[in-house]
Parts: sequence; structure tokens; C-alpha cells
Amino acid sequence: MVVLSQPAALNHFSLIKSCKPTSLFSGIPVVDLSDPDAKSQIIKACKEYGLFKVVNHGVPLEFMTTLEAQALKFFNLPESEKDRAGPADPFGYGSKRIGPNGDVGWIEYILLNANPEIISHKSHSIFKNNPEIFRSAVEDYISAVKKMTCEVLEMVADALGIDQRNALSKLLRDEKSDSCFRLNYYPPCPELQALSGRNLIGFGEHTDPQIISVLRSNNTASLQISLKDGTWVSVPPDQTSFFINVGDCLQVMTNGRFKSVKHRVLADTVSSRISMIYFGGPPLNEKITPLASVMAEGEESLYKEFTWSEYKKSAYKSRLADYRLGLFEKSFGQ
Ligand SMILES: C=C1C[C@]23C[C@@]1(O)CC[C@H]2[C@@]12CC[C@H](O)[C@@](C)(C(=O)O1)[C@H]2[C@@H]3C(=O)O
Ligand SMILES: O=C(O)CCC(=O)C(=O)O
Ligand SMILES: [Fe+2]
Repeated sequence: MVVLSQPAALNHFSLIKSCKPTSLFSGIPVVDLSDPDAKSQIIKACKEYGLFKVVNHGVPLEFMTTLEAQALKFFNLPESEKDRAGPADPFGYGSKRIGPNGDVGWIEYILLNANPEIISHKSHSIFKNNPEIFRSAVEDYISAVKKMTCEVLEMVADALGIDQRNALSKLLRDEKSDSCFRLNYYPPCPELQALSGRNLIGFGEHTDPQIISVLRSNNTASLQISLKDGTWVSVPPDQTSFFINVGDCLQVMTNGRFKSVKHRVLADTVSSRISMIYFGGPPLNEKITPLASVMAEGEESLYKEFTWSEYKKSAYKSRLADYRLGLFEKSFGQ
């Protein structure tokens, strides 16, 4: 038997993986939201990649940099202080463990309900021991990103020929919208150098369960997506833009036309990564089913009927890399 020796910091085997070297992918679609043709470019990107970058998005740069600085301040606190805002069950501060079913990553994070009333609540566990400026940076950022996301969803609805332009955006604007927000911090891991050829998993491969996810990160090229042919490629970072990806619900609502993209993050030896992601989700009781106007005549839904609450419950019983939509697919011809 060959025993691989491993630095103590990495004594969790499932953090280490040998991933094929990836190249920086130059094909990520870039959509200028002020371009009159933006909506058709978005549709094309959602079908081909399930991910695109947006520029001219209207979110003030200052909101991104202020939140990044506040988040770094938090992640640089002593562990004992950060732990006062944990554990993540699912909301709160978490370290290494992702979700309730044994997934791990080289990561620290804060997961929050994105509802403005919950964030502004005085006794919020994350903010009660942290400066007020942190809370207001989160509030400003989420509200601007949510507005931009709703505009993008309105362009999507328009381009899909849906009568009601707000058919998708109203799910995020609903006061019962089950959206969440995540601040991820991936510390550098110098010990990784000793493990030549192997990689350290920051956030393992998965798809996002919600409708849409909007990510902003610092300048690290550690986010990867899986292309249609299964090849993993690295997403060239851009700290002034957003990367928007299709979630499982939007895949279902377009009856599989849009792809919920598989993605992951690998940690680095020298650079730390910080990312902030808004996950736009529907109210819990919302039925997730293909939108009538996207369906061709006689086309059947590829999926069984379910509510977001049912899907979410099932997602929280799954492991990160599981193909969660599989349980909800109709099996034809069997
Ligand atoms: C392992 C898990 C973590 C996760 C819930 C799950 O059981 C499966 C989906 C995971 C995910 C991925 C996207 C988002 O980061 C997230 C908040 C979500 O809604 O689904 C996480 C969940 C989590 O970290 O709690
Ligand atoms: O941190 C990142 O860049 C991506 C993390 C992610 O995919 C997630 O939180 O769902
Ligand atoms: Fe994700």
C-alpha cells in the first residue's frame, strides 16, 4: 500500500484532489447591460454555458470594495471571535464544513438570509458583535445587486417571449423570496506547495439550487466551470464585474433550455480569494415548473411538479456534488 504523507494542515483527505490542469477560458460571454441587444446575448449564454459576465451593471464599485474590506476585517478576526457568529446551521459563520452532510472545503464563510428585514434586525447573530458599518455594507450591496439581478431577469423574460416581464423578477422581489447571500473567504495554503500536482478544494463541484446566482470576487482565477463536454476551465477574474449563473430552478423553468452550470473553486498557495454571492430564490410555496411561453406546442415538462420548499429540503439532504435535479426528472420510455 502506498501511504501519501500530507502536511498536518491538510489532514482531511477529501480536501485534496488531482484535477487536470485547466486553462483560463477566453470564451465566457460578456454582456454589456446597456447594449440594446443584451437580452438575446443573455439567452444565448444561458443556453450554451449557464454563465455570463455583466459589465455596465450600474452597481456602484464602492459597494463592492467597501463590503470586501469589511468582510476581510471579519475573516481576519481571531477564530474565537468569528465562532461567536457560528455555527452555520445553515446561516451564520462556518469554517471548512459546507452544508449538513459531510462536505468540506478550504474555506471560511458567512451565509445569510438575504431578506432586508432579517439583515436589519438588531439581534442578528452575525452583526451583533460586529461594527454597524459591516451590516450597512451588506445591506447596500444586496439591495443594489438584487435590483440589477431583477433587471437581468426582466430581460430574460422579455427575450423568452413571456407576457409578464416581471414573471421571474417578482419571485425575487416578493417579501417571502427565499434568497440568500454568502461571503466566502479562501485563505492561502502554503502547505499545498508540498503536494505537487494535487489540488486543494476550496468549494467542491456543484450546481446552485436557486433561480439565479450573482457572484463578485477579487482578482483570483480560482473559479472554474464545467463546459458541456465536461472539460473544466478557469474563469478569468474581473473584480469590477459580476458573473451570473443559471440555477437549477431556472433550468426547470425553461424546461432544460438553460443549463444550471457545474462550478467549483480551488484554493491557492499564495493568494486568498474573497467572493460574495447573491442567490436569488423564489418563495418557499412557489411551484417550480416550465413557463408556458417557453414550451413548444405539445412539449412535455422534463420534470415532475415540485415546490421550492420540496426542492430545497431535498437539496439539504444531498451532498454538494450530487445531481440534485435527477430526483425530479420524469423518466420517459421506461
Ligand atoms: C452540501 C450542501 C451545501 C448547500 C446545501 C447542500 O446540502 C447542497 C447545496 C449547497 C448549496 C450550493 C449553493 C449555495 O452556496 C448554498 C447556500 C445553497 O443554497 O446550496 C449551498 C448550501 C449550503 O452551503 O448550505
Ligand atoms: O466562492 C466562489 O467563488 C463560488 C462559491 C459557490 O459556488 C457557492 O457559494 O455556491
Ligand atoms: Fe455555487
